Amino acid sequence: MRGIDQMNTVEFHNVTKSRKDFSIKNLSFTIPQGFITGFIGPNGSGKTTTIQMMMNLLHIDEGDIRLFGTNHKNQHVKQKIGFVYDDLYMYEEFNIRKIKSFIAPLYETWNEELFQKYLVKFELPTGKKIKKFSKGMKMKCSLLFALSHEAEFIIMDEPTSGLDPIFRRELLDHIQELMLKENQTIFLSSHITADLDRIADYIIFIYQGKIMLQKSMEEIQNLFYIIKGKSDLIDADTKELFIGIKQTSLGFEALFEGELSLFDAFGDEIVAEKATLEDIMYYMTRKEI
Ligand SMILES: Nc1ncnc2c1ncn2[C@@H]1O[C@H](COP(=O)(O)OP(=O)(O)OP(=O)(O)O)[C@@H](O)[C@H]1O
Repeated sequence: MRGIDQMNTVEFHNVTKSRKDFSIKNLSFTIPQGFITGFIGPNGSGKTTTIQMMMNLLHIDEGDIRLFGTNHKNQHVKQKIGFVYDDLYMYEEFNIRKIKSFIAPLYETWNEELFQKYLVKFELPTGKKIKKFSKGMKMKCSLLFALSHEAEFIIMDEPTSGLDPIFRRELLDHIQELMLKENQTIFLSSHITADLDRIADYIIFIYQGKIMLQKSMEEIQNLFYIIKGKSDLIDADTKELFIGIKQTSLGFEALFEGELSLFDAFGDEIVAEKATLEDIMYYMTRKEI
């Protein structure tokens, strides 16, 4: 768990941004240093927009973004960030050797030893053109460069989407190992919540440009439950207890946040299971109950 003196790598304070048909109002959250923070939300919730604002690729209307304790527009902090993505369109005609020849000099912190280490670990060919790489290889290639300039903060936008389950797992293992060995801060956006159930320490959940939840995985695992029971248990009072309810052929299923002892009086009439991130996302964004 975080200590009192824990640093935040990123802080958003009341950030506001209007796009054509979409707006973010008073967005505030923190990314703690030295952990994996998962950023979840359905399609179009504002994940990429948030990352673009963080990277100063998109202008903010109001508010303040702090990176490593300074303003996010500070060019120097860019050196500490590794942005990992699978679209290496600028480099399609190049191979890894060529990319390195112009990326390495851009970074004061370039570490050739690390580059060689991860090149072997990720089993990437140095002479093959990037356009001949698979999606997973492109993702690994992007991660290779981020690690080689000793990025202290790695941002990954949907790193596992479109990867087969084996490759996905392998990539997640690499990410987890990095966090443990190199004490890196990792921010990983995904709508594949099962990946984050496995590796995230903290979760930030965004929906329609608003933060719905920011908690440690430990808190989430101790606080959120799926409650199942017969439909006749649901009345105006019990309905109030739940975040979202679904009727099934067997009865009801609902998301509950809080102390399970509240249901002691129901005995065997209800069943409680720990909720997954997918359950939480599903019930928190459900329109009707
Ligand atoms: N360049 C743009 N100009 C105007 N609106 C945009 C632009 N890019 C995205 N949007 C809008 O901003 C909203 C949020 O999109 P964003 O890409 O941030 O969501 P996301 O959570 O990353 O979604 P996904 O999981 O589908 O990638 C969407 O309604 C989208 O239509």
